[in-house]
This record gives sequence, structure tokens and C-alpha cells, in this order.
Amino acid sequence: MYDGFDEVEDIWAGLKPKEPLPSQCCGSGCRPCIFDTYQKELEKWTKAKARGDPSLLIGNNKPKNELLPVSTDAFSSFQLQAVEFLTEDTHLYRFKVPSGCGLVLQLGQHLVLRGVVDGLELQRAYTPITQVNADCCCEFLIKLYKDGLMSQYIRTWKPGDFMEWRGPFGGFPYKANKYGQLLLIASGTGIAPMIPLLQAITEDEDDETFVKLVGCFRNYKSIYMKDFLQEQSHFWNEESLENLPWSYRDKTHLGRLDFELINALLKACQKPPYTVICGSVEFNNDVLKLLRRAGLDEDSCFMF
Ligand SMILES: Cc1cc2nc3c(=O)[nH]c(=O)nc-3n(C[C@H](O)[C@H](O)[C@H](O)COP(=O)(O)OP(=O)(O)OC[C@H]3O[C@@H](n4cnc5c(N)ncnc54)[C@H](O)[C@@H]3O)c2cc1C
Repeated sequence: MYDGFDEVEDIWAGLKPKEPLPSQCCGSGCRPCIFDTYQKELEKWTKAKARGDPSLLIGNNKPKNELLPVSTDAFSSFQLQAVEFLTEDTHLYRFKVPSGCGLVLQLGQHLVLRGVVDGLELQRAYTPITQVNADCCCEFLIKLYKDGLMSQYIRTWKPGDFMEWRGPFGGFPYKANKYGQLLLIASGTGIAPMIPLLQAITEDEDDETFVKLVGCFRNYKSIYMKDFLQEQSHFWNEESLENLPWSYRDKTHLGRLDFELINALLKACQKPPYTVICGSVEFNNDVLKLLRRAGLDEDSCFMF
């Protein structure tokens, strides 16, 4: 005898949202995170199944190139306009943001990118290096990792493609002249949130904050945004220290950022500094330990 029960159960099983794997999450503490979204979809599925009404699930999958307002829990499609190759593994990606999408970012805020690799949905955080301007452009500095999952997806991008973003999240609550001096310490793409911060300070004539930027890179070839950094160091209140060639030797230090260098940097600040750190978890923790050893109190430090 035919019993449709199993068939209906199979259909519902096929519609059930799949619990994300830890590797699918960007790990940056977004609210909502990929797991919160899963919980919401699971609740919706449970309700729809109890009522026997699959139409209650509609609205979960938004079309890829639909232009939606940016929000923390709905993805918006940004069109990739151009890719600029900065170093072997790091590129600048310029996106056209849908006009009127209301993408207003505070300094250092990041967005979350959704990608699919081998059928697996991933989410990762990236920090725009530009404030969204009148042309509605948004640029990201992205390092591609050899075995990185999202890196695999990003390698397939071509200008004209649409990518899905949600946010913004996080950020550094900065106000002009709030601090006498900022000491910015970044490693690799950790320089991304520092760029809009530097720009905001130098573009505001009334902002008299002193800024010392310490950019840590593997070697001279892997320094990003050299032109921007050199341009910024011409401002009277900014000074950058990176591995630049001979003409900049006085601002260069070869080797690891150790206690002596941190101490020297703190002493060289014009005013007691507020420190902002951005790099890998290991980098952030190491720098924080050195700063504490050098006497910087906990309230004088912000870590991205
Ligand atoms: C708030 C926030 C903002 C971020 N902003 C940027 C940004 O502007 N630009 C940018 O390029 N990245 C940024 N990241 C890092 C980014 O989200 C991804 O972690 C990175 O692109 C790697 O993703 P993946 O899926 O390719 O690699 P995964 O599959 O997650 O990792 C694969 C392997 O790659 C290596 N790897 C991954 N990430 C790192 C790392 N950060 N340092 C050293 N090794 C690593 C590890 O060996 C790891 O095992 C940000 C992260 C956070 C939390």
C-alpha cells in the first residue's frame, strides 16, 4: 500500500536548514552570526513543518543580484568594478555599492562577505579602507591565503560580478581631539581599519591629534599602500614607521616588534598615547603584553 508519509518527511528533510560548520563562520563575533541565522531559519522550518505549510519558508533565499539595503542580517549585492594587484597575495578590490543603500560606516567597521565553495556557504569579515563616498564606491584590501576557503572563492572574482555583503559591525569609536596622541600598531592587512582613521584625522583641519603609525610587514615588497602612507606622513601630526628603503631608513626597523622598540615608540610620542592595535590574534596579544610591560594602562588601548 502507498503511504505518502515517508515522501512528505523526505521533502521536509530536504528543506531543513543545515547547521553551519565552525569553518563557515568568520569568527569575529558578528550579531547576528551565521549560527544565529541558522537558529532563526531552523525555528522557521520547525514552525512551517508543524503547520504543514512550506510557503512559510519563502524569503530565505534572496536573489544574488537583488539590490537590498545593507543591514546586519540581510545581504546586499555590491558589484565588483576593479581589482588592483598590490603584492603577490594581496589585492585591492573596488566595489560599486548600490546607490541609496544607506551604507554609512563608522571608522574601522567591517562587513561580512558571503561566499560558496564546493557547495559550502562561508562568511568572513573584511574592513573597507575607504569611507563610502559620493560615487558609492567601497574598497577592500584582501590577502589571499593558499589554503584559505574564502580565498578560493575570491580568486574566482571578475569585474562585473556581484558579491554579497552584510553589516556593518565593530569599529573604533573615534571623535576628533578625543585623544592627544594615537599610536596605531598594525600588522599586514590589519592596516585596513587604520586607513579611514588616518584619512578622517588628516581631512579634518580642526583635528589636532598626533598620530604615530607602526606598520609591520614581512619585507619591503609586502608593504601595501606605500603611496598613501608616504603621503600621510607629510602631515605635521602624522608619522609612519615602516620598512622603507634608504631614504626612509631613520623610520625603519628590521626585526620583530620587541619590548625595546615598544618602549622607544612610547617614549617618542609627543603626548601620552592611546594605542590602537590590529593584526592576527597572536600579534594583538603579543603587542598588548609588550605595551602593558612598558607601563601602558588597560584603558589606553583598543584592539580590533
Ligand atoms: C573583524 C575582522 C576584519 C578583517 N578584515 C580583513 C581585511 O580587511 N582584509 C583581509 O585580508 N582579511 C581580513 N580579515 C581576515 C578575514 O576575515 C579571513 O580570516 C581571511 O581572509 C582568511 O579567510 P579564508 O577563508 O581565506 O581562510 P581560512 O579558510 O579561514 O583559513 C585557512 C588558513 O589560512 C591561514 N590564515 C587565515 N587567516 C589568517 C590570518 N588572519 N593570519 C594568518 N594566517 C591566516 C591560516 O593558516 C588558516 O589555517 C578580517 C578578520 C576579522 C575578524
